[in-house]
Amino acid sequence: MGVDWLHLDVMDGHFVPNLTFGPPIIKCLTQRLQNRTFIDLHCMIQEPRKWIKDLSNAGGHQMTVHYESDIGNIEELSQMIRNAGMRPALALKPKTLIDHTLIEIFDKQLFDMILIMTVEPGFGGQKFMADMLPKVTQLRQRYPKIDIQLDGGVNCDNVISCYEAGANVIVSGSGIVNAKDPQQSINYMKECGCQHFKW
Ligand SMILES: O=C(CO)[C@@H](O)[C@H](O)COP(=O)(O)O
Ligand SMILES: [Fe+2]
Repeated sequence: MGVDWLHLDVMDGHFVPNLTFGPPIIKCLTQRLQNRTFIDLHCMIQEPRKWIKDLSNAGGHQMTVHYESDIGNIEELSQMIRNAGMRPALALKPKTLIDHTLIEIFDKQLFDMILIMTVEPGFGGQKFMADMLPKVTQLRQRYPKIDIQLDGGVNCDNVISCYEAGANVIVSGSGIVNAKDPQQSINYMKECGCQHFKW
């Protein structure tokens, strides 16, 4: 279908009230894809450290951990993910504000991508929270080069606002699978990225 990244929501039933899949299922998928697609693991799990090795062995290229989970020493965590051969990324739930601690973390370039959640994590099919966009603009102004991903409720109607705010990576689940023509929606969202990401 021409997607650039495959965003996989790993949920543990503790960090979020939902349970999806873990390394064995991811491995089945990545073996079929034969390294042709970037595997982006959005880890909504309470203890991300426990899973780094297994997720890397399962074929993950990027591991996004939540700031609100049991991250421990964040420099060490980022390094552990890099040492396992994956890009480290940090996700923020909607209520998490960008404070001095987070700015210090991002200034140190510990993470290659910041994920700004535009829904409460746990379920697909929720409504996009447009009030998260100022966070994106704030980050983009300070960090022109980092990847900024938006996840939750992104669809063809709001995707331009995501790129204009400064996101350069978007995740869309129901926006694609519920569309009349999923392929056309993918094409449109990709084209909008080329035209409207202005930073
Ligand atoms: O991580 C999450 C939700 O927790 C997201 O990745 C959603 O699952 C994306 O689905 P839509 O909101 O686009 O339907
Ligand atoms: Fe996600």
